[in-house]
Amino acid sequence: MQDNVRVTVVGAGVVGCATALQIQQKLPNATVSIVAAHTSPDTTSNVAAGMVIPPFIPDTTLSSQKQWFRDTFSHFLRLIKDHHAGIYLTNGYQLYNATYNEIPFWTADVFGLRAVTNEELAMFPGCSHGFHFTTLKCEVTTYLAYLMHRLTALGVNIIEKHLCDLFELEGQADVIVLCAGMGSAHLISDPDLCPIRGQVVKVYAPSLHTFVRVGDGITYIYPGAGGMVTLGGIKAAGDGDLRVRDSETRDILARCFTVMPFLKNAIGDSKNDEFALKDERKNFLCNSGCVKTTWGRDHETGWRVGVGLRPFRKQVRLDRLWLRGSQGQRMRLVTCYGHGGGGISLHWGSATEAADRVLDWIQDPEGKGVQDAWPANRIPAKL
Ligand SMILES: Cc1cc2nc3c(=O)[nH]c(=O)nc-3n(C[C@H](O)[C@H](O)[C@H](O)COP(=O)(O)OP(=O)(O)OC[C@H]3O[C@@H](n4cnc5c(N)ncnc54)[C@H](O)[C@@H]3O)c2cc1C
Ligand SMILES: O=C([O-])CC(=O)C(=O)O
Repeated sequence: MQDNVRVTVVGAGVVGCATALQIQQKLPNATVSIVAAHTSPDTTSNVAAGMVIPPFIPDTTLSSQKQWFRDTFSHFLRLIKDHHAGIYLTNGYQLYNATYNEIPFWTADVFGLRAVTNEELAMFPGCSHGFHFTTLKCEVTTYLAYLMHRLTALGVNIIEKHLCDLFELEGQADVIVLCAGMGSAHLISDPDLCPIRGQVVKVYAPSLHTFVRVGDGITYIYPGAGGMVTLGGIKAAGDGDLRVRDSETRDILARCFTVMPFLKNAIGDSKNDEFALKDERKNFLCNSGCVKTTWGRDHETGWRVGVGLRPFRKQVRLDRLWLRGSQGQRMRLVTCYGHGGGGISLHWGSATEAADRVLDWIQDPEGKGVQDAWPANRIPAKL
């Protein structure tokens, strides 16, 4: 196949935008487009806290996770000098309140990691040990605007369209790259993709500059741009409900105030939440099952509350596949989805690999030995 191929990326969250950008950079003669049901600020990526601290993904090789994390970290480091990219250095505490002896894989790459002192621990009731370090924070809505600006500057066409079936793209693309996060469940047969529901509360606390994360992110306090702080978290596996739950807001606040009692005094007037005023969103879940984020307001405090579904797979699906149709037709496919709670921290590295899978299709268009995949709910009975 020539390098002037037509490549369509499905999805405009961080994974889709980064993948499209890297494909266009590696293949300047290709015609790259993005088709997405929703673009920023309505993707799951927009609700993410945006901390560059990845969870461990059980069946994805550790070497891949380390590589994707390092690539993403280096990519973000290059962007901190660019005020329009929404990337900042941030420092704070990873704390534990139970016996925990494992050292997370990402500790090798963040800056200035050291054990916390007893004086520091005294600030955080219930925590017994942990680390202090510097990592990066991504303001995802700003970062997605930056990526989309770069994409359009390179000539990538971004089309807002909800697909019910990937075969709607038949004849329009030589290679399709599926980066639809949790929406992939409606497009490709995949029993292993499962939502992990998350809910976060946004408060205005401009005097707070240090982040705190407890355990595997069960409770977190992440200061961001404009004095806004993200409080979390909720990690409910198998729960696909996008409605805001007041009970969970109360639970998040109670846990954050327990870990960091002085947070209560740091929170300012929510009227200063300029982002909220600009970014208010109604509860939304398309009839066709296409996943969007939800923004609401807490009834008691007026604070902004966001809900999103992490697209979890034990193994990120990064594959080169034939997508088979019911009439015997087939399309060349690359998949890159299933990053769970680590999509911001890993996206750039996994997008590099997804772009390489597209190059594999160009070098080997016949794809003998490449495995088959099927549209959602359409696996032939004989398989
Ligand atoms: C509360 C919360 C906090 C989080 N915090 C962090 C964090 O601090 N750090 C971190 O690394 N990760 C975090 N995550 C995880 C992160 O948000 C995800 O891993 C990441 O956003 C996944 O990105 P994505 O591009 O794969 O999917 P998405 O952002 O969901 O994008 C999917 C795209 O596909 C499109 N699409 C879907 N279905 C269709 C269809 N049928 N037709 C056309 N287009 C379609 C969508 O419209 C969208 O454009 C958090 C997640 C949540 C919910
Ligand atoms: O765990 C964290 O620190 C934040 C996060 O990624 C999430 O809520 O998914």
